[in-house]
Amino acid sequence: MRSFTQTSFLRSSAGALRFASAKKNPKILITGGLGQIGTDLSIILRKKYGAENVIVTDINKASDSVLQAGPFFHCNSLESGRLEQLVVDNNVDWILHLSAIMSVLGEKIPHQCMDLNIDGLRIALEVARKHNLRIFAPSTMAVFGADAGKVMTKDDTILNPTTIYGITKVLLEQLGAYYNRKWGVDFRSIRYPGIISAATLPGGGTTDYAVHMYHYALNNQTFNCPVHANEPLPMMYIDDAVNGTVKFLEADRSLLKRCTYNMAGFSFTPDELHKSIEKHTKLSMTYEEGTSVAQGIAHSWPDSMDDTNARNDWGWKPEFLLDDMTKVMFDEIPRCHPAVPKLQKK
Ligand SMILES: NC(=O)c1ccc[n+]([C@@H]2O[C@H](COP(=O)([O-])OP(=O)(O)OC[C@H]3O[C@@H](n4cnc5c(N)ncnc54)[C@H](O)[C@@H]3O)[C@@H](O)[C@H]2O)c1
Ligand SMILES: C[C@@H](O)[C@H](N)C(=O)O
Repeated sequence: MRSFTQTSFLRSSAGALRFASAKKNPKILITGGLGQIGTDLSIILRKKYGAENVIVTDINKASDSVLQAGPFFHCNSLESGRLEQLVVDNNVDWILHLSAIMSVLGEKIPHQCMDLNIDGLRIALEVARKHNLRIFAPSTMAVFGADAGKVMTKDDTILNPTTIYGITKVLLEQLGAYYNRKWGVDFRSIRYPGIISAATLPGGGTTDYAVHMYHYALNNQTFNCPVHANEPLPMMYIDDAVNGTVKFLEADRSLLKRCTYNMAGFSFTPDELHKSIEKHTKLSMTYEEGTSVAQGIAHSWPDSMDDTNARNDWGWKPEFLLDDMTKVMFDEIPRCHPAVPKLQKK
């Protein structure tokens, strides 16, 4: 286990060196920690740093198993006083600010999306600035619009998203970089592709269809896909996402040449995922007619992303490809959700 022993310094815009942390293990607070990424990220962080050092917070109520796994506090990301109190009371070093409303849900409730994704971020950044914390807040491939370049979209390109979600995430990247330049805040962000995991159901995104396809296959139900059969999107299995995120969080700041990095796994279309699933079991599928909200969004996003900078600067390297992920998802979904039937082989 790698320990958090380095004494690191942050340079503010005024040139002063500020002491960041010299503790053995960082004390970490996660907002939106009951969501898809927080659920798996908190498990791996607790294994590395100790359960008591990872504080999960969310606006939702925690289940008994979450309460048994380690510290949990109710926290609405829009209540600045609450977040700051938790940071002070628990001597927090890093905030992982995960609470957000994603693409499809954002188009349904754009004002709530702006409130949470913009005001929640601003509050978290201010707490990080005031208390000299490292702050990680994820971005997404949704920052790209159709003019960003479809294939192997680079870190530095045109950012003209069409969704309110993407617009709030461009702001996140820019505001975080501003806090870093102006006040030396150790802001870090990753542009994730669609994340696929078994432990939770995804919440309101364009890429959710992929997780649902596995559940429908196991439940022997017909899936009506909102995204066209041949629409490719960048995706990543959760183990790669959380392992890469931890590597990025632990990277010495001097290695990072930017605040925000593309992080890519592999790309597939619904039809390719269908074929991967059908190597194991039957899945009956139909496709929504016309252009659904999810299809419109998917078509505006890249087909693939270039993550050369993440690979070169802090050693990012994914391990899972499509068929590896399919195999693991079929084991993991029934394990995490006992009500879902185990795989019925063809
Ligand atoms: N999952 C993906 O495919 C993906 C891809 C790219 C980027 N991201 C980003 O990663 C982060 C985490 O994503 P996720 O998939 O875990 O999201 P999620 O929707 O699964 O979870 C979000 C969590 O935030 C909580 N929440 C909602 N409103 C809140 C509030 N006011 N205060 C506190 N908590 C609140 C929800 O209860 C939920 O547990 C988000 O910033 C998202 O934009 C996710
Ligand atoms: C890509 C991502 O940010 C999210 N899964 C969405 O589809 O909205």
